[in-house]
Amino acid sequence: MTVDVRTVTESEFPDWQRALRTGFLLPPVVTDAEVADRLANVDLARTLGAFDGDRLVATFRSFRQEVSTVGGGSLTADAITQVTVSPTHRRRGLLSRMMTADLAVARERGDAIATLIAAEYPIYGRFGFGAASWAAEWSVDVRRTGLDPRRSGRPEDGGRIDLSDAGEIRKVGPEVHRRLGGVRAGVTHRSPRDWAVGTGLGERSEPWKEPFYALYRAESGEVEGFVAYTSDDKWDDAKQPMNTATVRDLIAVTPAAEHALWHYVCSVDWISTVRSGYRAPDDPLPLLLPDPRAAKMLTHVDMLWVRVLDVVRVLESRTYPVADGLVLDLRDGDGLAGGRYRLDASPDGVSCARTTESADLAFDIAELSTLALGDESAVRLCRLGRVEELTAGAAARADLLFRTPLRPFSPDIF
Ligand SMILES: CC(=O)SCCNC(=O)CCNC(=O)[C@H](O)C(C)(C)COP(=O)(O)OP(=O)(O)OC[C@H]1O[C@@H](n2cnc3c(N)ncnc32)[C@H](O)[C@@H]1OP(=O)(O)O
Repeated sequence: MTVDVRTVTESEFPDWQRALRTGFLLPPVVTDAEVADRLANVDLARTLGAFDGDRLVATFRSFRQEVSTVGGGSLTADAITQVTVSPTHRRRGLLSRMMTADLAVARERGDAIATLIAAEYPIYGRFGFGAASWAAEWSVDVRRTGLDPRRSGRPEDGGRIDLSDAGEIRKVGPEVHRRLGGVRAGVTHRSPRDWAVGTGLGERSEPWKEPFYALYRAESGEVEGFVAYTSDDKWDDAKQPMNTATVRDLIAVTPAAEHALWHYVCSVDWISTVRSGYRAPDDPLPLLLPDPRAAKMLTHVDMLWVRVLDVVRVLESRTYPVADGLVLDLRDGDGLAGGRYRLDASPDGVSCARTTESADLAFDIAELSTLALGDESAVRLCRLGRVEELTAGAAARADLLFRTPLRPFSPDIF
């Protein structure tokens, strides 16, 4: 029997939820309340399933997302999530069919990119996705930081740290998060539902642990950052406090806020270890500590994957620090965005259009995804054989054009 790939109906949605949980190795049970809550927040026209007879054997969903680009602009993305194929039906092309269908519709709709967070690195490169940002996580040995705990909560710049709560974070957080997109590229927007779920509201299958919240206010009174962290209430046999604070969310839009919030969370009595949660790999955390070796890197991993669907929009939506022109020859096995493009960029503006001129660089569309938000080096990709340099020196010129002082990063997983 052939397997059908199509959108799911409301009555099929409980099965879709169970199939999703099975694919993610979570207990395959959902309550009616959870189904109703999820249903209210998905677009069924963008929710795909694969059906073997009346058995739902694969799930795939997409939604509209805004992603910050270099210079503070934004790109509309086809955000892909909840991709599973039943263990009985894997490696038979079902993901390929769902992905091909979704990307074609996204291209048609005019989305500039598709985005996702990959469960495993090898899955999505074949569909033209490239790792556009990376994440790091640190474990901080609080007793070795050298930070002065007497300054915690009383920043030296006239700002202040105040304890807060979920209600206040839902009010002030969205504006702080919105400003983050002006600081780094690759920030994916948070919807009102993301704020609700991220602060403990809504139906959930796993138990919720209420975090502690703190805000940083500049001397002017403006909120420039906040942190949410939990603690595990651990003591050793000698009655020494051995708590680990786990940072769930730390958004700071000024260096002062970043400094003050890390100082605060790394100076709370009873906390001996701080786990930073996922941060940009160039997060200043280690260097904010008088002894940076107190911060041990635990994780360095690919985070946001991007698939360029519209080369002109992607390249014209960002800023460039120098003036130069390059011709890029882009291969796209799926026929969505390939071709030869001339990019003319300067700090004053940019234009990008198809051309027949000879190319300076040739590479797969997936490599453009790793370069476009400023994270990767064309020179490095050249040395790996992933970018072909057709004009001597073109890769180094591409780096001067594309790379950014701060690496792209999104604190959000979707
Ligand atoms: C955005 C997200 O939601 S990330 C979450 C992804 N989901 C999971 O990881 C859950 C567990 N895994 C699964 O459900 C499935 O294995 C999926 C979704 C990863 C892949 O679905 P499938 O239908 O098996 O993929 P499909 O048959 O289309 O494979 C296409 C190609 O990718 C390869 N591939 C598929 N999955 C993997 C993998 N996990 N690792 C490496 N290669 C893979 C296949 O071998 C195949 O290669 P080929 O064309 O050279 O033969």
